[in-house]
Amino acid sequence: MADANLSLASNEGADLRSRGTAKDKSERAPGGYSRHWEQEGQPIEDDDKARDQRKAQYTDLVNDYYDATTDIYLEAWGESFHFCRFPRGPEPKATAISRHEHYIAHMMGLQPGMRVLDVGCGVGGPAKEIASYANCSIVGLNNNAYQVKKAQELAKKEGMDKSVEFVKGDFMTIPFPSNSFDAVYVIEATVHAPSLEDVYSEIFRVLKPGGTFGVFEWVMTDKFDSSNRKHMAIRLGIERGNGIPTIQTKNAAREAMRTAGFELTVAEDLAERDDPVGWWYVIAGDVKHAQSLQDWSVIVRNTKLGRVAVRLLVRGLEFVRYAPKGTAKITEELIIAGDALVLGGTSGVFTPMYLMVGKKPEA
Ligand SMILES: CC(C)=CCC[C@@H](C)[C@H]1CC[C@H]2C3=C(CC[C@]12C)[C@@]1(C)CC[C@H](O)C[C@@H]1CC3
Repeated sequence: MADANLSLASNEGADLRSRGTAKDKSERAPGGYSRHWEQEGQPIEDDDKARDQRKAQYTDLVNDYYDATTDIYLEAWGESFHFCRFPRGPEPKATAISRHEHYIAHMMGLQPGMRVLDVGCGVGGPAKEIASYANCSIVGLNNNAYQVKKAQELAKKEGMDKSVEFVKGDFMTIPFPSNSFDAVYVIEATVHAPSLEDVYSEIFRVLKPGGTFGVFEWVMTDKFDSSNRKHMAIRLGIERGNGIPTIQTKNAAREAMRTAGFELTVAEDLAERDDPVGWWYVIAGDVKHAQSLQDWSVIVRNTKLGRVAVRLLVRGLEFVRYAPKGTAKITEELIIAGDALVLGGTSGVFTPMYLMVGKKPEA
């Protein structure tokens, strides 16, 4: 977690000492996350039994992951925990991230005054941006208590707490009545669910008839071949590094939308557009595209040399007890995430931006 202090820019200003206490984070130790993937220090076999076990334990898996990584994400990535396209070539990541948020709002036809639900809202970056862009009011739902608290604090500090609010709850049993939202969106969050059919069905339930659902889903593409060991290793690396029980294929995600009852109006992998810079370039440590100081600070630490420096620094800070126990371990998990995501992107077997828009029928 101490890689935070490598930051050249003072973007989110998170300091190790000011980070959430164990109490905020349900008394979980950061290193605890790896227990979902290892037994006696050895990786658990990648089979159906292990996947079923992770699905059954999705609440702990996801909470262990975000308790340990939220401050790192905030400091290194900003308040919007997702990827984006770079359709204009190199440009500041922050600009491209906002455009990605505007795009889903545009594709869903969000209108002023609508009541919108953001499922898996992180610390609220996208909700604040979309509420300002589309002039609607947004409720963010998240099952991680620490992220909800952060989201509430940040929205208040930025004077946005009139148009956005954040609620703790499980997206598998959404704590709102049926037919209560004009629109619902998900940005890279339902991949944490044990079943896409079930989470999309819950979203269908809370949408008003005629309402719209939009999602940027993490999926394995048509290039993914489950008999290819390299592809399987990429999928497992992405799952492990990102707190995911199991990643579905693009076809399964589309089918899940239909099974839930949606009329699918858009289904497109935005990573297939001919963009000059790939969505993964930042975590690939590709410094030649860096545009802003904030870009530099995250890209540099993802270079080969940057990773060595991060590892050494984190271990040192944990050794002198400046960083909490387990910080070095979660840093290794994030390195797994970065490597696997870059391989997923460059090989084309994975996308974090499968855009689907569906309508709940009027009748
Ligand atoms: C987990 C899901 C569903 C969404 C989060 C997407 C991204 C915001 C993260 C995925 C991998 C993360 C990594 C980092 C920041 C946040 C992500 C891009 C780091 C750049 C943070 C700093 C570390 O030193 C390296 C990390 C690599 C992975």
